[in-house]
Amino acid sequence: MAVDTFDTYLAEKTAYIEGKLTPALEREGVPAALYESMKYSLMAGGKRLRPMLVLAVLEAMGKPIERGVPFAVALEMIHTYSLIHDDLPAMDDDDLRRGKPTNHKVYGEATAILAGDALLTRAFSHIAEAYRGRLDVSAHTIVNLIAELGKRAGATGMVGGQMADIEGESKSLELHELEFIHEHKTGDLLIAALRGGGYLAEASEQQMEKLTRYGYCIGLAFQIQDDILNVEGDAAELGKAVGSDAERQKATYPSILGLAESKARLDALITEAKAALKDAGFAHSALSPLADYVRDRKK
Ligand SMILES: CC(C)=CCC/C(C)=C/COP(=O)(O)OP(=O)(O)O
Ligand SMILES: C=C(C)CCOP(=O)(O)OP(=O)(O)O
Repeated sequence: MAVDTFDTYLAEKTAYIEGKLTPALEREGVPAALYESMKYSLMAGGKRLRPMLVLAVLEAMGKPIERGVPFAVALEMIHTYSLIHDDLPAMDDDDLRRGKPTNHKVYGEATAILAGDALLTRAFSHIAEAYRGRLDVSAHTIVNLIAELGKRAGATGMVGGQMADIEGESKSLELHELEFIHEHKTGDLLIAALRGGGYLAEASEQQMEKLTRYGYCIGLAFQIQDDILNVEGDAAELGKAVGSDAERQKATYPSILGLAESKARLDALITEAKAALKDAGFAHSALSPLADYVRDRKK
């Protein structure tokens, strides 16, 4: 896919996904401040990469992307909850996210915690409600989606990675310890997106395995680029602070390997991700430029 075509692809898919987010929130019976706080962060922008991966897998397998929407929306809800909580004073204590004041800065800490809790819970009920009774998605697939998301977002996945990240602060970490953090804190939700797309598209075992490998590689790559951008990115473009990792003396790829070596590792991971795609027969899908996008992104 040519670069300008891919830019159009990204813009179209982002707009498509954004249109599906607010309608998936419950409104009736929800305290107004809680609803506003949930919507504020969900609609604050963001690359929408995780939903995009779900749709790209369906597309790669010639299935209607509409089938992936509830799962894609649920992923973005979980991702958004994780960012709200990550920004709290008890965690990274950040003031800016997606170019806007962080949730707790606007709504206060208690509401921000509850908005995160409610987005996480809604993600699961939305999957169950939106897919229930559909003829094109079996009950078996719905159970697989819920299990996948629970495993990758929870203690064995993103939450566990975040815990390891917090425990690793101000310590000098070995590379394998840093990789554990990145794999789980960031990689697992990307893997969930790809595997969820795979379940919905009825991918074979072999394709699931390759999608998982692709997700592992772009997940690590994504976080390496995040670490690099924290060193040499532009805060205005990123919509969040730069230099904060060094300030907190956080172990990162650049701090352990240096910038040049980190970039070489990033390139190697993108090459490996593309090899996995080729093996699965998805080399010509949008998943290929999406891997480049993970490496080349500036925000
Ligand atoms: C359960 C929770 C709270 C999970 C948080 C997961 C996550 C990927 C946070 C952002 O990481 P980061 O701090 O490296 O990135 P950023 O620079 O965007 O804050
Ligand atoms: C996993 C990390 C590094 C947190 C930020 O994720 P994104 O960079 O995908 O955030 P948005 O585009 O959704 O804001």
